[in-house]
Amino acid sequence: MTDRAAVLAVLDAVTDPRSGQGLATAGLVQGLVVADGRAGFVMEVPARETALYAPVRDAAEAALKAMPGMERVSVVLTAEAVTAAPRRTAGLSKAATDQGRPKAPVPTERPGHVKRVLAVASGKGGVGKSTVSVNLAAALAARGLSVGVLDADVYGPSLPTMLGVSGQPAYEDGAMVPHVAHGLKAMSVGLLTKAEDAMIWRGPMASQAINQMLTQTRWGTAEAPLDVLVIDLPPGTGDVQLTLIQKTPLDGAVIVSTPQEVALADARRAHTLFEKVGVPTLGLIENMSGEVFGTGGAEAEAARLGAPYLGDLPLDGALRRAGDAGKPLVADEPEGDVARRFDAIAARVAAVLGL
Ligand SMILES: Nc1ncnc2c1ncn2[C@@H]1O[C@H](COP(=O)(O)OP(=O)(O)OP(=O)(O)O)[C@@H](O)[C@H]1O
Repeated sequence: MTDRAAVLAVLDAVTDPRSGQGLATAGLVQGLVVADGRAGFVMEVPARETALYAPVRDAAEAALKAMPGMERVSVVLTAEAVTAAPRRTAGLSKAATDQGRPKAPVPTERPGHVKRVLAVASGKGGVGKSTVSVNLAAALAARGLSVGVLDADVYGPSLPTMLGVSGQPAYEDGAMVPHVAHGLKAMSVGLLTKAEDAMIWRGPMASQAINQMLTQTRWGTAEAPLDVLVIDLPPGTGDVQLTLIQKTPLDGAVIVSTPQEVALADARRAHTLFEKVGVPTLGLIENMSGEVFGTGGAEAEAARLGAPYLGDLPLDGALRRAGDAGKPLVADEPEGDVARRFDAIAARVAAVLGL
């Protein structure tokens, strides 16, 4: 068993290079989660000091991993936005400050040099949201647009696998430099921490990490802005998703569903969530359409919701294998049936977004 006090003591034995104090005493342990052999926290430092603190993060992780019974450890180093509120608020109890910074709202900032931000959502997990995100991104790129993909699925980041990218992004002048794969700029919470560790994050930490990836990544430059950033949202319609879409400046959303009624009911909830925050649903996509799960459910649902229907994608082994192999099928077989379907969806999305 690992308890909180023991974890804080271990972290206090790691020195903050700026203040010379232990990390906990220096206030660098935020949003600490300790549960059943797992521990994680966020270490937020000024953007220009992320390089200085990278070894400190590694030392904190190593120290936690060395604790008896500790199985999973995640220390996320995030760069403090220049405009962010002061890190600690005087007068709050230790217990309250330990909850991290969620009480100070994460600023809604548009990412720099990004023309449009598109969310890909699903009410339900496992319906193919990530598959649609990367292939839709690839289809938009094939139309000559510059495209980025942000994997915000903190509960199961799959972008590194689906695009075949790995390794922490480089930092340059306080910004993260996205990996480029298959012509797409890519950033994933899975590149910043181990995929399984993100599972222990609570909503506010997830929001904060996503905001960071959104605004602190060099998606585009003044000379070469990014046309569209595709965000793969975490599945579901709970508080985490609501917070995220409230705090992310979205120009529109597409909702992925399978044809079954259970998935459609969740797609409906996702649509309602976007309506609530004033983000237009650009349309529903039916994935895994065909003999096994049936067909036409999403189109009928779109009609009921008064939302556009963008098209269907078949249940297709090649689509799955390509994803597992780190190559979006659209990029791998640009002349195939699946690529044609994605191209039709991309054309509609681009038109609605004015791209
Ligand atoms: N049309 C399809 N045909 C065959 N397999 C598919 C199709 N769409 C997705 N898959 C496969 O289904 C699995 C789940 O897909 P994916 O990871 O894209 O879903 P998701 O909705 O993002 O899941 P999660 O909610 O867990 O993040 C993957 O193995 C993927 O390759």
